[in-house]
Amino acid sequence: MEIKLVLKDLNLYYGDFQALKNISLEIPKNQVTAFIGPSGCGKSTCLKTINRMNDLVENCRIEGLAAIDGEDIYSPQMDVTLLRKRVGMVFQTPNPFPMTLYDNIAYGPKIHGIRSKRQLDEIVEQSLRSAALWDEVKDRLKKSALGLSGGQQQRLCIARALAVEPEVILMDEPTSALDPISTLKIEDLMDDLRKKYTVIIVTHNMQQAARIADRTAFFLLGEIVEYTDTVEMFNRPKDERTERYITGRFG
Ligand SMILES: Nc1ncnc2c1ncn2[C@@H]1O[C@H](COP(=O)(O)OP(=O)(O)OP(=O)(O)O)[C@@H](O)[C@H]1O
Repeated sequence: MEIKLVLKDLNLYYGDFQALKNISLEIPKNQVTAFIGPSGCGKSTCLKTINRMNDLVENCRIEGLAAIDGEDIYSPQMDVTLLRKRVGMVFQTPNPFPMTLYDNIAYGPKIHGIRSKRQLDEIVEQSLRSAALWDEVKDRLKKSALGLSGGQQQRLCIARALAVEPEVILMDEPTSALDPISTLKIEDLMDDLRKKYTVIIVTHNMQQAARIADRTAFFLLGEIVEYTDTVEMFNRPKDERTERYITGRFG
């Protein structure tokens, strides 16, 4: 099993408040890893350390190591634009750009220097196919993305993330704003995505973690209580706090 991402003794502070405490995680390549835990326990914060989204937050301070393929993510030599190309992100609320479907997807590749119409056409089709959206939208590529349903918009955002050929995809509660059918479509996608990408998903939905994740990390108050194979975690949790949480007896 090849390790894609390593977090080691990671501490993160927002001003005086410590949001992550001594996080150590090794995340395997080509697997889906879920972060679960109660609200406010640091899941999103931890996710964002991986593509340095916290750089934008004033007063945010990080200690410890975060590495991708052995490269220190916080090293001064790290090119953050390139890092964000390698580590894509999909957010809780679908956020397509107010432009056509085609332009939403071609935007990233264009920024990274691809100009050929034929090549862009190919990327758009391929990305939409990978996000299981092509058949639904192939006749309306030149229409505004804002006319899509919420579930379609979220798959468009996934296609947009895939278009720049990332290695890792971070998903922060990607289905929480969607209806059950759209949610299932995105869950179905996971199986395909893990073949090419390393996926980390934050979810409040434990059934979702159980359905789609190879490994699961349980966060509580900024710490990782347990991190193991998903089947193992849901069947034989080692820590009493994990058991209380997954059986809904928390608090
Ligand atoms: N920009 C910020 N400035 C200050 N505190 C923050 C900031 N972002 C998050 N926090 C705090 O850090 C803690 C962890 O938040 P985080 O969003 O990582 O939790 P979470 O587990 O993802 O929660 P949820 O499941 O509700 O999204 C919370 O106490 C939150 O209030």
